[in-house]
Amino acid sequence: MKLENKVAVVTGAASGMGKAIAELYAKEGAKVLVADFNIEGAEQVVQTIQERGGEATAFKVDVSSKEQVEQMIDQVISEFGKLDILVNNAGIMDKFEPVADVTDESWEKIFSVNTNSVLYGMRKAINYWLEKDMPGVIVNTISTGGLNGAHAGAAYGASKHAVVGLTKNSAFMYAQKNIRINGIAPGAIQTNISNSLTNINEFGISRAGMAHALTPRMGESDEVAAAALFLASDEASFVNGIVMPVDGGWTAAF
Ligand SMILES: NC(=O)C1=CN([C@@H]2O[C@H](COP(=O)(O)OP(=O)(O)OC[C@H]3O[C@@H](n4cnc5c(N)ncnc54)[C@H](O)[C@@H]3O)[C@@H](O)[C@H]2O)C=CC1
Ligand SMILES: CC(=O)C(C)=O
Repeated sequence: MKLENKVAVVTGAASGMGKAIAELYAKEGAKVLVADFNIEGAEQVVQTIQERGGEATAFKVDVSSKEQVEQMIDQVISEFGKLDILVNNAGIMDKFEPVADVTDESWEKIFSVNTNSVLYGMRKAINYWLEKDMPGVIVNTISTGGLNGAHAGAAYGASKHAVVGLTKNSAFMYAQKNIRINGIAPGAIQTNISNSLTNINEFGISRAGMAHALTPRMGESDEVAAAALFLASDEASFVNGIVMPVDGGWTAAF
């Protein structure tokens, strides 16, 4: 039990990697707030966790709303008595638009869900840990697109690069406060994220597709959850400020 007596929040936990992370954390002993704007999906994850003997509660949140993210942190503390681990995982794809085709509306939407949400959650959780003088762990699901040029469109790549900066800056700033902050950079993972991909930018996908063609294989959500467990556990006590690729060797190529 690597997370015994720990309390975690996982955003975007109704599907894909967030679901796998929430289920694995609960299996390893954590009490988990399963947060997502798909509340029915979140409730199903909670039911699965409870059937396996774990403890979890569903919470409806739109992570692009500062107020709702702050309420989410308040909720986990009132529900389970404290917060130890925050996983900022919820995210959305763009439509592979290169910068010449990015609309203001799409840029703002991608940044509000993929980047601003991470600031809101980190700020609230870190202030709580500082006030209580207690340790804390943050794991941000970023992307190989946060480290490399064109794994999706300009807005998605920029939104994830920004989270790399937020992760590294904050890890160094709070390193002596017993707060660890790391990121995961999944490569191409089999999830539901591409279900909403319609009207894909043809030029954008023709360029990003060349990078995707080098992916050795699609990864599974469980393979990413294993990395999220390591980073959240005490086994990673001296691991702080990294962004760990979990991509089967994809980005070793470039
Ligand atoms: N699937 C992939 O190939 C990769 C995905 N990622 C990142 O991994 C993270 C998880 O994505 P997946 O598991 O692939 O996707 P998914 O689509 O299977 O799951 C994402 C979850 O986030 C939730 N969500 C989306 N917007 C939300 C919002 N505004 N508020 C609350 N919840 C919201 C969705 O309802 C969904 O349950 C994302 O940050 C994504 O950018 C990174 C690298 C590769
Ligand atoms: C969706 C995404 O981040 C990649 C790397 O495919």
